[in-house]
Amino acid sequence: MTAITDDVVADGSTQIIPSATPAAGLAEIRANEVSAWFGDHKVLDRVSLTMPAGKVTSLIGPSGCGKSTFLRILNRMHEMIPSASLAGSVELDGEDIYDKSRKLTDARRAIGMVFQKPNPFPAMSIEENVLAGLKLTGTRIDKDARDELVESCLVKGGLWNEVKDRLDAPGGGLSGGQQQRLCIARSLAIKPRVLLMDEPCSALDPTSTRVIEETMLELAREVTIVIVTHNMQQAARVSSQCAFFLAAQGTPGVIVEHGDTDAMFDSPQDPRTSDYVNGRFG
Ligand SMILES: Nc1ncnc2c1ncn2[C@@H]1O[C@H](COP(=O)(O)OP(=O)(O)OP(=O)(O)O)[C@@H](O)[C@H]1O
Repeated sequence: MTAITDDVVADGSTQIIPSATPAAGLAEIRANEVSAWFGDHKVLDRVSLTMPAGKVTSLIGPSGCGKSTFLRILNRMHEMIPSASLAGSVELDGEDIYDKSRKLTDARRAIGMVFQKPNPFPAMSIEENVLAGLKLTGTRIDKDARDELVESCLVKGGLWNEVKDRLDAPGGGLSGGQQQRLCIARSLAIKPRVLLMDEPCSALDPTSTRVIEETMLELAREVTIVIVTHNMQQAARVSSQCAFFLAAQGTPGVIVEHGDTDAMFDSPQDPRTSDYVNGRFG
């Protein structure tokens, strides 16, 4: 299959053109001493974590310990909340995404997000949904490349076989699990280097959950994945790396322990990790 690359056209927008070069390489994302506040309320304290390229990293921990806040900091969504502030840095392959010379949209483009509740544009067709991110980023694409992109994203999203004969049907007519896979396909269309997923299966039945998990494992070959999950079995099934967040009563969230998922589950170093992964609290 032909790879797709961006090119800046005369009017300043970008155009997607076929190219012989491979898709963007796998990227590591690293948080350095990240702290976060909502107003005066500090919710994360100097959290550092390296999320390796081409792997799935799970963020686990009880409700309210700052996992979603941390995830939103990784693609500069935290700063959209009026009372929110942060300290520390986030590097994508060594480049600080918060560097003042960098545009917010660059981070969003490189680091996609899939939310807890599937949020396709319900009245748009399946095809239009996949291409929606390109429109928002002012990306032009010719018909052949567009068809190819729609198919490849739906294949990667694990949805192609179910929708290939009805690409014109509204996205809102799909089941919850299919809608979530459509959202994954939509995220992939702008070729992110990292995909953040905030409890992507919590609104889905076990069968749909299993399909999304299989999709994640496939996707990790070409995009670094960071997932927030409350489901320990899911963390064990999909991730090779894991970070356990905890906020003790009245204190901001920290990472208690992180590392290989197998090691975290089989022989945790900290008794709090052991209690959490064995379901003794949270
Ligand atoms: N928009 C916001 N305004 C003010 N406080 C917020 C906001 N979002 C989150 N918080 C607070 O920040 C803290 C961390 O919340 P966050 O949602 O990041 O935790 P979490 O670990 O993802 O929780 P859950 O697992 O329940 O989703 C909590 O105390 C929460 O009340």
